[in-house]
Amino acid sequence: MTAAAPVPAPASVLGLAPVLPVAVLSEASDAVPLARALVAGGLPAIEVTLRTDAALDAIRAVAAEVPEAVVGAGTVLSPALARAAVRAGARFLVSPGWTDPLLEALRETGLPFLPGVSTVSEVMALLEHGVREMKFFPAQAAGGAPYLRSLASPLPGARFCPTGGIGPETAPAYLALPNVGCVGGSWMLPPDALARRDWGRVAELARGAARLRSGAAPA
Ligand SMILES: O=C(O)C(=O)C[C@H](O)[C@H](O)COP(=O)(O)O
Repeated sequence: MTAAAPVPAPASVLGLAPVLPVAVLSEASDAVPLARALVAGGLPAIEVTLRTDAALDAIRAVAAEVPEAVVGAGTVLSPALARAAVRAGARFLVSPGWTDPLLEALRETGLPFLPGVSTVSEVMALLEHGVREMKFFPAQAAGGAPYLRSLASPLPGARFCPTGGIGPETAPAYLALPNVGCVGGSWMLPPDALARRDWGRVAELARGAARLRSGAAPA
């Protein structure tokens, strides 16, 4: 048997899809059907948060079994977690914030990554480090779309994936901004649907999310 060709890393996280689903999985065995449901609904990029013991196995399973998905790791809080996520097959890395050692480790992976910011000075510091794509977290609590709109003129080099408290009603206002590449959120993965393993419901919610564009009404 010939070894499978390595999957190329995406060039940019913000360019993957307008909506980045954020999955918190307690059972790794849910990862593959969940990823397939999201892909079927039109959302190929999936961030699996490293908040649960099942997360690395979940990433490994999606990377191996759902080639049409682009699976990444979220909640990458340390250099060790960044390296573990790469070993599991993550193709991008996301963190709610950043430190100098974490930034160095994220760069060393060679994968695209989104460090988190919520203040102007954090954005400026990342730009000084040559990082232009960032997660804006926690988006709604930190000021929402009006806050990000205010950053566009003074900091035109920064582009964001706002995440945290966003739903289908609030996503279009972010997607209308020139400095937003995609929005992240878990609204298409409601805990009750996951508990019932209702993948049809997940696919339906993903379909609605995939239709969201700037100014579009929620499906
Ligand atoms: O775990 C992380 O790394 C985080 O930064 C938090 C997540 O991105 C949010 O929990 C997702 O936002 P919700 O759509 O409000 O669920």
